[in-house]
Amino acid sequence: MSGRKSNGGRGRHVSGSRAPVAALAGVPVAVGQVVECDIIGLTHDGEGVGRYEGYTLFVRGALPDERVRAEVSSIGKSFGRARTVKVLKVSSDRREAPCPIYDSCGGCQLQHFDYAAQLRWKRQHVISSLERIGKLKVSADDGDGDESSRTTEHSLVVVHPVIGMDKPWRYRNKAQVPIGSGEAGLIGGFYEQGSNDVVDMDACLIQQEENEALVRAVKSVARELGIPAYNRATGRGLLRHVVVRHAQATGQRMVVLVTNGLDIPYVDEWIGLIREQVPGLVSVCQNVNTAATPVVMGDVTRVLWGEEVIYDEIGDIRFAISPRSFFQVNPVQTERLYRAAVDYARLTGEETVIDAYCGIGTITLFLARYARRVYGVEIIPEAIEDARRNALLNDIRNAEFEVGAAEVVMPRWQSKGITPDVIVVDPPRKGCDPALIATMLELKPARIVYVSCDPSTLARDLRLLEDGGYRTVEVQPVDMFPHTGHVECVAWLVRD
Ligand SMILES: C[S@@+](CC[C@H](N)C(=O)[O-])C[C@H]1O[C@@H](n2cnc3c(N)ncnc32)[C@H](O)[C@@H]1O
Repeated sequence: MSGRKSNGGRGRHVSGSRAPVAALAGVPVAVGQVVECDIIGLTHDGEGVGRYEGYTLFVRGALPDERVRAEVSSIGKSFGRARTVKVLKVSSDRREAPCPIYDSCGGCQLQHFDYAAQLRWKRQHVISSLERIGKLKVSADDGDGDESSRTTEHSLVVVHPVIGMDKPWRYRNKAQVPIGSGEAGLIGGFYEQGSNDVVDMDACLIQQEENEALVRAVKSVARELGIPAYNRATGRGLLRHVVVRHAQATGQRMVVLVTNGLDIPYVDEWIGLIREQVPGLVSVCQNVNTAATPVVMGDVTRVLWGEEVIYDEIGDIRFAISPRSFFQVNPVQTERLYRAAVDYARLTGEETVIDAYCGIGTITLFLARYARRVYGVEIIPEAIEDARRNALLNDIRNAEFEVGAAEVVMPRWQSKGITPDVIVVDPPRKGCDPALIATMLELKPARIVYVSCDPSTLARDLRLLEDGGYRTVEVQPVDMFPHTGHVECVAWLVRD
């Protein structure tokens, strides 16, 4: 053991007879070295933030306020990564992770963190992103839900407590399972941490049980028929992913076989055997993906048996969902998220509303009930087909949809004289395209509602909107993904 002593946040070296030689100049640790350090925070990926000799280490499995012994796994100039070997001082928020494969699977990051503490941490993460990246002044409200505190007239952004789940398990309605080969043949489960190796898995505590049964059936039939698993190194083999969806409100299930080529041997036997084992199955589809990229789905999709969509409901609206369309994965929290978005839109029935990044028209159709006219734009053609079908299905006649990039379609609408009172955006993690923000600023809607799955890009875009004449009034975080580091937000902006 080295002669260095524990010194507050400076940490302590504990492995070897001498301090290892740093592999990088100026970096006080080397890969494989075991050190002790205090954990002072948590990253958005759920790693503990530790300091060792002034150097930042992101420590997997460590929680704030803990002191841990950790083995360094990688180093860089400004930070390194380590994994907890032993917790020396245990946080009162530490819990036993109930999932038996939690340590090797990368799907969840926070199962060892008390759920109420997860919600507090997620809110703090939103606040610090807004302050640090968005340069916004934040007031964390006390969460009493008092309407009188909902004024648009003071300059602090109110960040409400995160809306959490009463039962934060078994919530996911969709599973995307990578397929590989093991000793016993075809396997499917998850990628091992930091690698492309597939680890077999039959149970996941955040997945709805209906999905698990379907994946098990597909895998066992594929094994029985000798279907070859895709090999990511050679690009050979057939079955790449199994994607399953369960519509919670209707019980309908869909399976999509993602294959490395169009021909599937014994396809009728395969479908017949799966159907025998899975009663609620209404759709078996194939998606062809021959690209050597990690992207799950390719461009060609066809129905092998049954329906081309399954139907689910959020609130009192029914949605048709096709294989490649985006549909929120946590049905309980989705309704809460959409209600917050509709609430912030403050509609009286007279407004024109644009819903950019509308997917299959979920938020659009929620808004349509309270607006004069709504326009939805989305880049995936099948999603817009679903959106149009969904408007008819729910007898909603004041909604129009267009396929295309929002940043291209919105200026076209602008030139046609469409002037929205409210714009709702719900972009992917990378946030809004700068051209879209510029168009929003030119269109000058009275209110903007920004639904976001990434607090960093949300904060960046809020700064652009604030600089363009908008003021962020409130942010409502919603826990769509319990036990992971993710948090969804709905932000409400008014024109100053
Ligand atoms: C986070 S999802 C939101 C979908 C929908 N609002 C919902 O809640 O189901 C983002 C959507 O944006 C779409 N998208 C991505 N880039 C886009 C772009 N440049 N223009 C329009 N839509 C885009 C994606 O296909 C996806 O459906």
